[in-house]
Amino acid sequence: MATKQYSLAEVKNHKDKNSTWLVIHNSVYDVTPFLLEHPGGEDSLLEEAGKDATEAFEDVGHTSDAKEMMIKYKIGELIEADRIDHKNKNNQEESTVSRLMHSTCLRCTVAVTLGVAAVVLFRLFYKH
Ligand code: HEM
Repeated sequence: MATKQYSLAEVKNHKDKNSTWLVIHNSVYDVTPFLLEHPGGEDSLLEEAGKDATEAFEDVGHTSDAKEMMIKYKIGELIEADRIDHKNKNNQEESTVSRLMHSTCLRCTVAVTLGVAAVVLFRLFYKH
């Protein structure tokens, strides 16, 4: 059977206690029956209800037990147009960091060169 596909707009219609859906890694979960059982409390789920909860879910550092448990609540996947490539998002963050590192390195080189030049000039003037 084909996996059911939902848009993010549809997921947004399920953000209260009566019907609580959330998106984790582009899969849609109906956690309504899990609200009272969730070890992290129902509030943390309700806070993310109707939204992409991938970052919140990963930030908590859920165990593999939790990841197995999720399967039970999966009802489908996001439609292609609404999917977020979280891996690429991280790559982009990494490349921003490496760009920053690169410019920091450049600044270091300029500072060191200026320092050496200052010492050389000082010595030249000091001799005269
Ligand atoms: C279907 C989705 C989810 C499942 C099946 C699930 C399951 C679990 C489980 C089994 C635990 C106990 C610790 C562990 O085994 O990792 C836990 C803890 C927790 N969860 Fe979730 N969770 C889900 C989604 C979320 C979301 C979206 C949030 C949003 C912030 C969240 C926040 C937390 C918090 C704050 C804890 C407590 C961590 C602690 O006290 O150390 N969970 N969850």
